[in-house]
Amino acid sequence: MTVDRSLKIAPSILSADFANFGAECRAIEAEGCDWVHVDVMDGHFVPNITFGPAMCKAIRPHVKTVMDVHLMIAPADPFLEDFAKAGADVLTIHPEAGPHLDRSLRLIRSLGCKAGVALNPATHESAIEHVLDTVDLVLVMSVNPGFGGQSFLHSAVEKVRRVRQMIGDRPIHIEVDGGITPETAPLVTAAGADVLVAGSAVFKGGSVDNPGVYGANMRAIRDSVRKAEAA
Ligand SMILES: O=C(CO)[C@@H](O)[C@H](O)COP(=O)(O)O
Ligand SMILES: [Co+2]
Repeated sequence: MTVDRSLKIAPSILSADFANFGAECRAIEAEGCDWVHVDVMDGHFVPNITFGPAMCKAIRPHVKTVMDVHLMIAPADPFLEDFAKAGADVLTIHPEAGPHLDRSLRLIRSLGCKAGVALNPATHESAIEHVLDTVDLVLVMSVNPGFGGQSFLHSAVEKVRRVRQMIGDRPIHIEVDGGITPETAPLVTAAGADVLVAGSAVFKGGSVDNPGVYGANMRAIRDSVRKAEAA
């Protein structure tokens, strides 16, 4: 099995207009995003509350591409089936959600979804070494989870490099999430990331009435990565 390691941009709808999610998803797709990233927060695992499976189900008809659901909830197991039924393509959990990471990842796959595992800035990659044959995606957090619009933590760059080395030939995506901009994107793609989550950097300055800004913001990220690769 192989994995498509080409650059993919996954706008986080945490930075979209909460009163207009369907139209926002259609707009970012029309403007060329690759995946749509959905941040689920429970006010317990992280200090913020967003939305649950019902919202994912509501936006599913508006998302033609991959619906990438980032579960910042603990426990996660009791809700995995609901998110799968809501139409998630990728379900990413944090090891701290417990109690048994490998069991949760197998459950995600058995529900027909790709299984992702996320590393908080303070979580060492050794926490996921034992599940590398059971994951389809490793998400390296480059901010402490909970909010959009935070500054990129540069320690993520070396962590991406180490994760890239650790996964070897396995068909696993490396996603980076938090503080991605045209300035930080080339740092993590050079280290081995292929999926870039970007919330504020994609949605800033635009709206469903002015969606061209979303396209321009995504192009700025892609161009910056391309330019760095060519240098
Ligand atoms: O998971 C999270 C935050 O916990 C992210 O997906 C953010 O929503 C990314 O937002 P920006 O840092 O790109 O604004
Ligand atoms: Co996220």
